[in-house]
Amino acid sequence: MCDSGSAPMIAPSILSADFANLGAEAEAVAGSGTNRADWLHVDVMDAHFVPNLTLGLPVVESLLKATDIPLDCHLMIEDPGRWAPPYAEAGAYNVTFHAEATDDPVAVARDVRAAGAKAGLSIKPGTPLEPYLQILRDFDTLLIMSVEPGFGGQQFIPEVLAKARAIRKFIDSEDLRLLVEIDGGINADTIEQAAEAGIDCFVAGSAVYGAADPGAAVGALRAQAAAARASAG
Ligand SMILES: O=C(CO)[C@@H](O)[C@H](O)COP(=O)(O)O
Repeated sequence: MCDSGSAPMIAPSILSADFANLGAEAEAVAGSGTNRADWLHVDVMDAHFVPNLTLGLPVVESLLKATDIPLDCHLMIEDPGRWAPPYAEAGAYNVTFHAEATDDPVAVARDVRAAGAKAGLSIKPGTPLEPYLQILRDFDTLLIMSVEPGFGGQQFIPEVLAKARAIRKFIDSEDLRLLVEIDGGINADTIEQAAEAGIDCFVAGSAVYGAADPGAAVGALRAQAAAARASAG
């Protein structure tokens, strides 16, 4: 899915937004043209799988009424087999859960897709890609974590780019329809190396919601990624 004809996708993470004004924060990246976010990344944390607690299904249901930007729900939770399908039923566009949180990721993906959403698999920085290569046909997205999941504003871990390069090769050789996302520490200093490694969709929290103009930050990140991708060939 990463080809010269498609613009890099930007998914602002609402983890860095003002939680008392989520509807307005979604609208801040819903402008037109290159400043419009492709997806809104929604970080669901349960204080068990990760040491932080954010929001859950009721907030996602409210966000779905507040914005027409597709919601990219990233479930950093235990027991995704139980909790992921309801996000799909509610109307999330993409529902991503962690490989480390389930023994049967394919079954969870099947249930998410049956409930009407795209299915995403996420791996932490230290989790290898190889054990999951053969199940990626059951997924629509792969989310490579470039920080330890749990908190925004952390420093990008460049070592994960080896996984991005490997999955890009695998996608091309197997002719897979899989969109590759990266999440954590993406900003003006790091997005180019991620783009060169073959990433399709860039999640950015503090770089977007910490900017004076979040919409302009989306446009600037997309332009940087596009330029880096073009110069990488
Ligand atoms: O899932 C997570 C953290 O667990 C991410 O979505 C971060 O929230 C991204 O924030 P920045 O690193 O871009 O500030």
